[in-house]
Amino acid sequence: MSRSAHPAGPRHGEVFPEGHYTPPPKDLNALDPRVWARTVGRGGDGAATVAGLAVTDLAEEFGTPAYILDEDDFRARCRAWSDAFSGADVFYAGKAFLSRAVVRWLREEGLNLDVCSGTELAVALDAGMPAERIAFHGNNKTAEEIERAVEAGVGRIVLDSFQEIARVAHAAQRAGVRQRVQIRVTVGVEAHTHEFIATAHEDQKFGLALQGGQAAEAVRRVLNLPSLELAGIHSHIGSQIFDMAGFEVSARRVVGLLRDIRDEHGVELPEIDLGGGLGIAYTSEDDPCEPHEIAKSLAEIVTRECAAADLTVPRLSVEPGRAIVGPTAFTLYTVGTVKELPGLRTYVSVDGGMSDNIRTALYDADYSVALVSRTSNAEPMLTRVVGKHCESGDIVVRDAYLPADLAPGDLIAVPATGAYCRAMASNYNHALRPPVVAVRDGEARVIVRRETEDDLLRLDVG
Ligand SMILES: Cc1ncc(COP(=O)(O)O)c(C=O)c1O
Ligand SMILES: N[C@@H](CCCC[NH3+])C(=O)O
Repeated sequence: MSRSAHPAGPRHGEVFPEGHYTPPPKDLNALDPRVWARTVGRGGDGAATVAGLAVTDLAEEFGTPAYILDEDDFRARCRAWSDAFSGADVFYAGKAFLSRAVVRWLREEGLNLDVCSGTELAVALDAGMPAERIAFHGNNKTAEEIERAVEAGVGRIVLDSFQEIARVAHAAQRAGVRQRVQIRVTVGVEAHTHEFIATAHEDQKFGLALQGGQAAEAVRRVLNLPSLELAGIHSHIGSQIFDMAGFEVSARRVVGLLRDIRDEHGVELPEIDLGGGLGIAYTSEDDPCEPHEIAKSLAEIVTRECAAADLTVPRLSVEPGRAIVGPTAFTLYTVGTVKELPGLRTYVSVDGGMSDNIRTALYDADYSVALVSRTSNAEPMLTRVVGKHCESGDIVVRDAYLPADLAPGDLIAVPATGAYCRAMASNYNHALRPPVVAVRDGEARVIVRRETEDDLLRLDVG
């Protein structure tokens, strides 16, 4: 398994030394299927197509920037996860990207949903996700959010603090129900963007630490509250992870807690959730695991650890977000200016930027990019794809090769933007957040519309 390392090229503000960089790809017109949504290809005129539709037509009809989402790919990934995890439960992590259409697709494909705010919960319920298939997360759920979740009958609330244990118990008591809960524990494994680092102690806001006994104390409190039903233990170690070793440590420690709970309280909890975090390919360098490999590996780890602890194997659940929606979409941009900095590189400015993809600025994330309105046989040109915001860190793709004849008006697209792009989009510089256009079988449909000036002006009630 490989993963994209940042090339030994220039980082922020550094001057690029000519010739000391990843060589350009052999074919700039190629659209690597590992990185692009499944139905993406090129038509006879050279323009990229998705679900049988030319991106040039999509740009004309819906404008740019726009997120183009391949519905068949989304559904196929849902099925791949649920098939791989048959006998376990898959909760799609709605934080990656949530809309009514997404909820309908999840429902139809038999997935469950993880939400982490009252508004995500509202979208889920509004689009008809049965409440018992919803898990409610968050490190600071408000009393109102908790009440709403309890009253709606969500299948599980994932408890994240001592205060929350009391709040959920109170809400359940008032509603006259016994609320199923899991306790989110921090297992001492911290996963970063491309690697995981085992930490001696936790220093972050989520969960209750195993080390030092907070998690065990939370279990004691929950077991003593008649309005709560402790269904299991939850652990989420991070995001964009390629190495199963972090999950192995996490599973071992979670099962260790189940063993301690059995020994102290005489109860075997029926569920464990190992969270999400599985990585996807943002560039051709990335080589993520397939769902069936992940499922096999997690099942083996949990079964082995339970056998060692003499425990019945609990029901497993996972919460992939990025791994389902990430690869299914790309962002379509129009090139506005092409500015050559002699001896350095060429800056290609597009009509979006950090307001529709904050991940490059925030995480130094790697992305790829391609010219999609046509093919070109021009020489590769080292570029930096930047947005139109008033910020020099407004970078969409830090280092990318595009053909040297790239010109204003060309369409370029950044693949693998389905997760955490529209979901984290902002109105910086009063940017209007782009639409999400779902494509399937030769048809395109707006599932989240573009914001309008009027939308923003209405918010400004000054
Ligand atoms: C509790 C929890 N579950 C699931 C996810 C989804 O993560 P990913 O989209 O990386 O699969 C997250 C986000 O990292 C999370 O915090
Ligand atoms: N938003 C992050 C990941 C955090 C996921 C939620 N805990 C990303 O874009 O990679």
